[in-house]
Amino acid sequence: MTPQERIAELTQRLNYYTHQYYQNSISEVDDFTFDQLLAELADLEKQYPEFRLPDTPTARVGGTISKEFSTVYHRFPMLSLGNTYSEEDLVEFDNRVRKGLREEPYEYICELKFDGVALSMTYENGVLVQGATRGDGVRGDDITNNIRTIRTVPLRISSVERGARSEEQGVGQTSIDFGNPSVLPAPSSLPHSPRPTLPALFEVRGEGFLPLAEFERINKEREDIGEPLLANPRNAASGTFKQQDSGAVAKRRLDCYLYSFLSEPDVFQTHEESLVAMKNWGFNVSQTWRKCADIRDVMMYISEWETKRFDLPLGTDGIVIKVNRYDQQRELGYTAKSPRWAISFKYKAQAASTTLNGIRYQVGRTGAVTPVALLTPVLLAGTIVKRASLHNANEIERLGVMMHDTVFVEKGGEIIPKITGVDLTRRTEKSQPISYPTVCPACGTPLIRKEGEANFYCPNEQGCPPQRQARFEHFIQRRAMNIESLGEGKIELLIDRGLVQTPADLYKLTSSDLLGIEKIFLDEESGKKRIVSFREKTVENILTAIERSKAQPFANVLFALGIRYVGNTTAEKLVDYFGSMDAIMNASLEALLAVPDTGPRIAESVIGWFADPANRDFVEQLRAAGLQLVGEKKVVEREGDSLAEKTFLYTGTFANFSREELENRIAAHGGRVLSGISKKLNYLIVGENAGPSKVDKAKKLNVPMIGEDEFLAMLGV
Ligand SMILES: NC(=O)c1ccc[n+]([C@@H]2O[C@H](COP(=O)([O-])OP(=O)(O)OC[C@H]3O[C@@H](n4cnc5c(N)ncnc54)[C@H](O)[C@@H]3O)[C@@H](O)[C@H]2O)c1
Ligand SMILES: [Zn+2]
Repeated sequence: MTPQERIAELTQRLNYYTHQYYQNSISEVDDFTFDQLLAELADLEKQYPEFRLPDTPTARVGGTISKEFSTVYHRFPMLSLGNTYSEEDLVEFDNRVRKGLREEPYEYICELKFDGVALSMTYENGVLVQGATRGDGVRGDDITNNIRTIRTVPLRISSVERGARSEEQGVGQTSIDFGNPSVLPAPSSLPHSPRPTLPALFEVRGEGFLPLAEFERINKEREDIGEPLLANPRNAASGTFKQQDSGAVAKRRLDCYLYSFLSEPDVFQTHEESLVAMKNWGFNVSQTWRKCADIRDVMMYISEWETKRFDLPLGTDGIVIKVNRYDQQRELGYTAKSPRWAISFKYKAQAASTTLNGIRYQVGRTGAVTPVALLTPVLLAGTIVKRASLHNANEIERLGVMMHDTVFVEKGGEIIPKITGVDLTRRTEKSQPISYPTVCPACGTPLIRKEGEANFYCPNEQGCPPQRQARFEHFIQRRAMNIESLGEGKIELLIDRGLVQTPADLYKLTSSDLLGIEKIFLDEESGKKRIVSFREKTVENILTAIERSKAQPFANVLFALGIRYVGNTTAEKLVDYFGSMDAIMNASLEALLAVPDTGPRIAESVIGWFADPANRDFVEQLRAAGLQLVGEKKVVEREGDSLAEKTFLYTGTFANFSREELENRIAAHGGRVLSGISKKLNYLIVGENAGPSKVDKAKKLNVPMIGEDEFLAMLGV
């Protein structure tokens, strides 16, 4: 391949990865590979500038804007950061800085590099007026409503608080948080402006992220209802910020750490001052930053955080080094893509090598069989690793891994490490091909593979022990029937004794069934014994909780049934729309598709579930036990039929109605709400901040668009 061809190939490939990464929140290659290819391209372009292509990724900020949100222009461009994985490069960076500042003294601020999505928030007179993504650096998406769902982003910085705080600072009280405890400055060395006042207009920037605990919680929930798992917290955060429905965004508790303050003119003289002041004003500033006197200090910070970062509540992929003084930052300036006064040092993913001793095949609630690698224990990023995820059969094939191979395990943005490769140089005759099971490891039923899915499934839904147990666990969870006093081995015991077959049997239990039964569990790993026994108090607690669960709202009951793809939110939407179990049981596919946000996947799953006589029988038993099978909210009463036979969809917000009220009005007058735009749609009701993609599609398909007033007129009110 000639250099010209290689430049063309790299440009095209990197642009494709970038598109996937920013537009679709998918990483097709790991960051290290991406960064190496980018560095190779930059090198080639330097040698052969004549072959450099106009759309080269070396000269542009990666993202773009999307059609779904309105576009905002950044007051100050949002740039990228140069990055490196090597300490030599850092020394070179330091040399460039020193030269650029003509040997003048300077300091650095080191921060963690948080792995999420860059956000910019604009405040006017202390009020959050706009939140945006980085986009292409010049323009971003206006995602204000989504950013407002982040609880740690103040919607308003109250002027009272501002006054009070600055006074506090003035009299030198010590209750103020000066930022990083490890560099707590003596009050006399406090940075310049002791009473910074909030300018009328300013912008703060930071990294929006999905906390690791939240990522795990969401994935547990997705596993529970049979949804494919989210790949990693960064991509999950990026996908979430791009959702249209800010209600859905709010359910994923996103967070944001701020790391920059911008205003004209500057309020601060150093980056350090801005971090301290932002924290005092109530912004969420991670207290992990440190001021470093020189590059040696920086290296110490880097090595200190190499493993400590895994204790943080979010994923980080390196550190960011910034020249502290603003005047020096200005002097060093910018390239087309990034500041010359900052650089990021990225940690290579932490890897270790160990042997694969076995694979445990786990059967989940929906019957999905997932392989877990059992490893010779090895130290990785500060913890002992014994297991790693292998995802599914495709992954085993892709890796070409054999039993007893030496494998590489890595810890990236996720909590459970994963196997990333095989050390072929250490393969011996001991290595054996892995034969993926063809029957269920728990019940012996032949496994099936559903079309388009990577997992194998055990189809024995009713009889497979782990599936049955998981169904009970799903049923008793807090967000379902809330009988959590039955957790920790108690369900297993009830099943063992033949006291319960399905969760409906819980409602038939009596104290004489339960009193005195016990079981000894042996923990495989620790060899410790644990006794689960039903004494009087336990039995009383359990029976009370079971009785109380009869009052759980219908949406909880619907969720508790364990229909695939029907999570809490979907259950609520179905209940709002249909009002009763009978209506849902007998709903047609079309009727289900008319429920907001319900697509064919969910609709077909609901139909399929109720088509099984065993499931219908289960519902009847729950009905007999006295569970709530009717929604609390009254089914919308019919007020007229001015909208009879007409279908609607809406976009944006309305002056007279919330979304729910609007849907109720449509239903009350005999109309139906569709889930998407098609030729069949009669009207698109367009409100304020309407989604441009819906409007465009309606135009294309010639679907009439009406405003709120026209809709009111149709109602005849
Ligand atoms: N795997 C893939 O397919 C793929 C594709 C495209 C990009 N990428 C990754 O994304 C990188 C390019 O993205 P980029 O241009 O956003 O650069 P970057 O992510 O390396 O650095 C800039 C970003 O760092 C973030 N950041 C986190 N903590 C910060 C802090 N304390 N101070 C300042 N900024 C902080 C900000 O969001 C800022 O926009 C690549 O180097 C690559 O690793 C991966
Ligand atoms: Zn099975």
